[in-house]
Amino acid sequence: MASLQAPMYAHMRSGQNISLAESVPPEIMHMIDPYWYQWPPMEPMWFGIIGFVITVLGIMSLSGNFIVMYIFTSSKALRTPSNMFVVNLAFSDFCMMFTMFPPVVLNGFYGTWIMGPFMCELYGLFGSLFGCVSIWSMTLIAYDRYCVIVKGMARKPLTVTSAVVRLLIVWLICGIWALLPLFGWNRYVPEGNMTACGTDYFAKDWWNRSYIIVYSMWVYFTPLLTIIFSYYHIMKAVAAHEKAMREQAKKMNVASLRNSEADKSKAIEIKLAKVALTTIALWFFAWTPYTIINYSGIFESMHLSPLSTICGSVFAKANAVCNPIVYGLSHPRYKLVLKEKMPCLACGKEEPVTDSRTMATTEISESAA
Ligand SMILES: CC1=C(/C=C/C(C)=C/C=C\C(C)=C\C=O)C(C)(C)CCC1
Repeated sequence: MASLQAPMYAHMRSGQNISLAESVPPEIMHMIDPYWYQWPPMEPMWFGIIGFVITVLGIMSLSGNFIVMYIFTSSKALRTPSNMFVVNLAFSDFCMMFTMFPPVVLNGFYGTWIMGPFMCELYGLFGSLFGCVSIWSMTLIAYDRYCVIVKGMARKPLTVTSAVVRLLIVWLICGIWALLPLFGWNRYVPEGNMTACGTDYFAKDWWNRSYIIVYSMWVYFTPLLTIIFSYYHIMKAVAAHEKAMREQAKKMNVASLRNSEADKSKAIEIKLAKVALTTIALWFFAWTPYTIINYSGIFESMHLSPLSTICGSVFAKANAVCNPIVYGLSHPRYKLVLKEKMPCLACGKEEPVTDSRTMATTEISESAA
């Protein structure tokens, strides 16, 4: 690690005209891609802005995900096999911010990566691991909802054992993928303004390029297709169910099958649509810029600036803030328990947990949350 003197921003260190790449301490110089030599060090103001943004995101994510874990594990009603995926997502997002935000702030304070090569590799490994586990937790949640809503009674119910097995498989595979750059398939190197580390997307040989392509198949395209598949069928099933209800009511010559049921089902449908769209959109929004950066690097299709790359990396981390809000706060029972245990944090309209409709609908409303 570089000696911890008072922060010296790169361009102040050795006079003028040094590049961004030359701003890093000598022990990590070998990890810097020649691409970064064409850039001057970033304006100190940007380190302050990025540090402030990541601190706000970090505090929100750590507290939000801690509350989600606490609420979901402390309430018996919420300790279901399906909710293990939600807790796992919160845990992974918590770890993501716990390991990512202090280094970005510390290195930002010094204006470059001061934590040495090993910590850079560890930082990249954690970013990759928790990013991967979060994405796959969301995929498991989406697929579980698909099973509950679309397959309904025909499905094999999710047990604690099968939930644990799925989660262990996800952690194992993501762990292997995150470790591979440490064993020579690509590598973790400083990126952007040199205050974060990620995969070496400027590597020119196909051995290293192939890691990003194959890894993105596992960590981006497969979850994306699974989520789209799941929610497409969920929306179709809900729409078909509502249509059948309306037709049945028409046959019986009543406005609706049961008083206020139409309203309830509409609310559930809208809620499902909102949760589905929000989940997919947030996942997309957060990781797509970082994926584009990685692809632009390997295919040399875009001139990546230090600012755009560090923003892409921070934006991906921002996903760890959104998930507790989307998955946690839209859960009717979660809201009730939150109101009971932390009344000052409870917000939004209270929703009935047990409704007067069929069991299947109850499952829909629970799964939607
Ligand atoms: C997780 C995704 C990808 C890979 C990300 C990696 C290798 C991240 C490493 C480090 C950090 C710190 C990231 C910070 O945000 C792809 C390959 C880019 C595809 C999308 C998902």
